[in-house]
Amino acid sequence: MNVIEIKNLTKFYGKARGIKDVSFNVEEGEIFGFIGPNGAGKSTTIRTLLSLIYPTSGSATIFGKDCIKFSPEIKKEIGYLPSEVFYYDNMKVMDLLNYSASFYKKDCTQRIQELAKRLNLDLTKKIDDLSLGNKKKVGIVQGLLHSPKLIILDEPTSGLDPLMQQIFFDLLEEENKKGATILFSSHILSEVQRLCDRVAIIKDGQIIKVEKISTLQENTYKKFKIQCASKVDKKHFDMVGVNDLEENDNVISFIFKGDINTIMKKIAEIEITNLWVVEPDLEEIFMHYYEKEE
Ligand SMILES: Nc1ncnc2c1ncn2[C@@H]1O[C@H](COP(=O)(O)OP(=O)(O)OP(=O)(O)O)[C@@H](O)[C@H]1O
Repeated sequence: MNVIEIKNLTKFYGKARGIKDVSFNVEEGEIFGFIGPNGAGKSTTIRTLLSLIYPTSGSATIFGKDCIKFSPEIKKEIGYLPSEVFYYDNMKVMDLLNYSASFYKKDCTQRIQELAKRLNLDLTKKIDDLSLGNKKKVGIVQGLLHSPKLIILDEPTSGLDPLMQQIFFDLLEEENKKGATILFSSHILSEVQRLCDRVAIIKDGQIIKVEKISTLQENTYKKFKIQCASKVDKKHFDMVGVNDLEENDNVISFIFKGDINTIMKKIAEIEITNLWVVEPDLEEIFMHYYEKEE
């Protein structure tokens, strides 16, 4: 079952492009990454899903219901962490969280205490006295306190130190194991790689790829570096699938895409002293996609 279905969603801010024809689905129980550079349209998509802004055209459903028409009902089952959090500064953290909890028809007291303890958040402090990172933690507790079925996170890690990020990721994985579906927007590739099952890549307001993280990594090129026993003419590797061929001090390097057996046979024809085969990291894969589409 799809928890989120987005169909040809388009949003123009006056004449300015927000998003164009965005379509993708998020299945129940998955952690879905939404990745793209600044200004690509991640927040616009998310804010439309939450009916904080209205689409110019297209539609989206959450739990099978139109996200604009049924917004109040749907929101009860969603935990949302916006990219920037703003609060009434002179409230105490506990009062703010109790106020947030009052929107849901369940007792969230125990969960608030648990989350605050895990995140090392002082509930007795005034919001005004909190650092940026601690304000972010308040947002996280707000997003998770009602054990939502769908968690939507817009660039959630900014302001969190590495240790806190780890605790936060652990929390998300626990919620996911309990059944929550997660939509996670980010421009940080390593965190998407670490957490997500599938990913939608957005650029200039348009989706350029929806793919499993594992497939993205499998179906791309590999980087070869070969140390040869003696000088080898680099033309030896001038063949289909080989790119960026370079030779330096008996070391030949290139990028290879294609059947791995063909390149292994070619390597076996020469005397080598060492060989490195490196998978590109996600960053390189995404750069490749962005360049290809230009
Ligand atoms: N209120 C607005 N008025 C006019 N243009 C807007 C508005 N909000 C967003 N935009 C434009 O829409 C496009 C998409 O912005 P959006 O904030 O959705 O991107 P994003 O992927 O979330 O980027 P970031 O990571 O920088 O938040 C950008 O070109 C942006 O300038």
